[in-house]
Amino acid sequence: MLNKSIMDGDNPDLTEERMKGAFDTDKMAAVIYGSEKFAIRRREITESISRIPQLADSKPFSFMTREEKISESCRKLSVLSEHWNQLIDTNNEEEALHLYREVLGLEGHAFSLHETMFIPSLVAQANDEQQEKWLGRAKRREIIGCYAQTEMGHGTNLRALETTATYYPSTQEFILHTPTETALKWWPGALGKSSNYAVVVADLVIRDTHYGAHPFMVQLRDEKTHNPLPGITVGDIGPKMAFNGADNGFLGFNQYKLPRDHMLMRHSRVEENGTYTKPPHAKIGYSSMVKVRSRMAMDQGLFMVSALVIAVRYSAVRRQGFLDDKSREVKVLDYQTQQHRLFPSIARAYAFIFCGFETIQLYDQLLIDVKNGDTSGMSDLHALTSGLKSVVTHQTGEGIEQARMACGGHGYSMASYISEIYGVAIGGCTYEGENMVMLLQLARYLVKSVELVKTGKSKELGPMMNYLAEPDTQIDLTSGPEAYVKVFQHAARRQVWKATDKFHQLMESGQSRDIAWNNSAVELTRASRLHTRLYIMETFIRRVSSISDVSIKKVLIDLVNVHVNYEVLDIGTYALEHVSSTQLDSIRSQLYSSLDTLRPNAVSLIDSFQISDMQLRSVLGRRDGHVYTNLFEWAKASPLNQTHVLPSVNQYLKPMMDKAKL
Ligand SMILES: CCCCCCCC/C=C\CCCC(=O)SCCNC(=O)CCNC(=O)[C@H](O)C(C)(C)COP(=O)(O)OP(=O)(O)OC[C@H]1O[C@@H](n2cnc3c(N)ncnc32)[C@H](O)[C@@H]1OP(=O)(O)O
Ligand SMILES: Cc1cc2nc3c(=O)[nH]c(=O)nc-3n(C[C@H](O)[C@H](O)[C@H](O)COP(=O)(O)OP(=O)(O)OC[C@H]3O[C@@H](n4cnc5c(N)ncnc54)[C@H](O)[C@@H]3O)c2cc1C
Repeated sequence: MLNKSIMDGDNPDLTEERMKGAFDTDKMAAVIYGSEKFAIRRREITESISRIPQLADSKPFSFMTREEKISESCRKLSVLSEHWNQLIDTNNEEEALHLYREVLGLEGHAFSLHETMFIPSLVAQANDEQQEKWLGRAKRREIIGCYAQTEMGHGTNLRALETTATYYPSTQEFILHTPTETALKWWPGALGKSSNYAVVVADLVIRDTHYGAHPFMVQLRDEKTHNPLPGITVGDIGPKMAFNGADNGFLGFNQYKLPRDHMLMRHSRVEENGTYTKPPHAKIGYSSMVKVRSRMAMDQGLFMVSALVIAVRYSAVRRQGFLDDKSREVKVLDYQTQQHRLFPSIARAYAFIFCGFETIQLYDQLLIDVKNGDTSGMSDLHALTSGLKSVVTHQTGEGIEQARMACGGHGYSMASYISEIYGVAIGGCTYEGENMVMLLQLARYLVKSVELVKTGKSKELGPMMNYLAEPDTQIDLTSGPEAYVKVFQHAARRQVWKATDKFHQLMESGQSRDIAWNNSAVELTRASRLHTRLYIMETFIRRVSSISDVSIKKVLIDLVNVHVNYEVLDIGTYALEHVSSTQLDSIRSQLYSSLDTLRPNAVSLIDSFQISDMQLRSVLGRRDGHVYTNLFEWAKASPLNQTHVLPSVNQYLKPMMDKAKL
């Protein structure tokens, strides 16, 4: 029995699962979270939070109105402000994110964008003097900031942003202005009611020349009264599909004056006389988005895990139907269909998190390089994270929805909380650049790579691109996971070349570059997806190969086997060009047997993420597995059940029924 945290009073069905686990979940947590030190810190932070009763939810989130959710998160933030230094190392971003997830959950709050985009924008875009002025204040939370870029009329296409920041040398000021209704900033998280500052992205204009999107530090509200400053129109955009604890907002400027030194000037400058110095890389101002995209594999992996913790635990306590033994219904987790629904997503979640570690490190390195004047890695990381954010958000959405269905009717209830997780996670398909558009950004890079190969410049290929220059070879599927990587390489290579050839042929036939691109776009997005999935698979295998602990490695190899078999079958139409249908049949058999192999470790694999009940907010996913009693308690707590007869019954239904009786 390796799982140390088995509790006496837990549901025996879950205890049985935990007894079956063949590895230590604390050790696995250390692998998942990158180090034993951080895995321990996570547990310590969770433990410390549990000792502060004011940080507990005052009632289930699902029964709160939007206003109550916003008020509840502000209440907790004020409690947290008394405890930051005891709870976390405030310079450690991962500790801060864990704290936020635990206490505030995933529905958003006043600081949603402060940590994720406002501070990173100041770090990457403000010069030293500006950082001196604002960064400390932001880190101490003396001010609350957000990132205001998207407009009602334009989000994805940044070059068409309409908000202007016009510089006047005579006053040494910018005038920020919203020229039309569609130019209203629309969507920024925590803008509507919480933030008093924003990094605003506007089109820089000097003497009638438009220099495009640039970031500006803008005070929106009076620091004493919190009222909007004159010239600023700001408010909440209303309820959303999910994420309703956040006040996503609108923002308009009416000839709003801003001192010259409020343009963030680390990379581009406007001198007092209006002379403009361009940045060392045209897209350096987009770095805050690359930062968030580089985190998305990790964050989406964790969203998917939350849904899987709920679905896998519930599937181990839910008994329905019979297999061999007709005296007792089976755990639904024993059904092959249930395993097929859930286990490939467990594998993907692990894979996303391992990828996430890599891309976060790549971004941190890029930040250092750029500060030292080296922007050469920007295109590679932009391409990689554009594809990755698109694939992981889409697959996470699919995985969470499968997890919901795997919980049957109770999955549809807010008691499961899966629908909220789904709603928040799939926001990622849209934010940080709509998925199709970002796949097409990666496709630009892929097409350029093929062009390098075609022109004999393979040596100039970026990281991860060498396979595009390699010839197809025979694949021996018995040679382990690397053979599946080869299948993916073949499929991705063929699709990237096919899409590029189509694009080139259309141009040769007389179509303009843009029209030829548009007419090749579906094929190009397919190429980007295959390339990204190849990267995810390679990272997963690489990470697992590097593990030394035998029991951990063994179960992760089982997980890799589920992954590679499932992924190759999932791209069956492409794979068929490289493997025979007989080989696909054999992969199918291997997938079923790998599901079987994984089955005893399923609960331990999701327990290893050590997501607390507080964070999970799910009756179905409770760690102790006492689902039914608590489901009943939860329903009794519904506001509708606080009275036997609702006022609407007396007001409408009774008179209607009484009238019908006459
Ligand atoms: C507890 C944690 C839980 C997490 C919860 C999260 C909470 C937060 C929730 C939500 C946050 C959401 C925040 C936002 O959404 S902020 C707004 C985001 N907006 C976007 O992402 C807009 C997307 N659009 C763009 O990025 C650009 O418009 C574009 C699509 C990239 C196109 O840009 P542009 O038109 O300027 O450029 P081109 O297409 O013409 O390309 C020209 C060349 O530039 C290269 N390029 C583009 N971008 C970059 C970059 N960032 N870095 C490096 N290079 C770049 C591009 O590849 C082209 O190169 P080429 O060589 O092909 O010419
Ligand atoms: C939950 C959430 C939080 C957000 N938070 C913030 C925030 O904090 N700050 C902020 O500034 N913004 C924020 N946003 C806005 C977000 O960044 C934008 O919605 C996003 O960039 C997509 O832009 P869009 O809405 O203009 O979509 P559009 O670009 O209008 O997309 C609509 C459709 O057009 C297609 N399309 C568009 N362009 C092309 C193209 N070139 N080729 C092919 N197809 C195309 C898309 O694929 C899509 O199908 C948030 C959004 C959400 C949902």
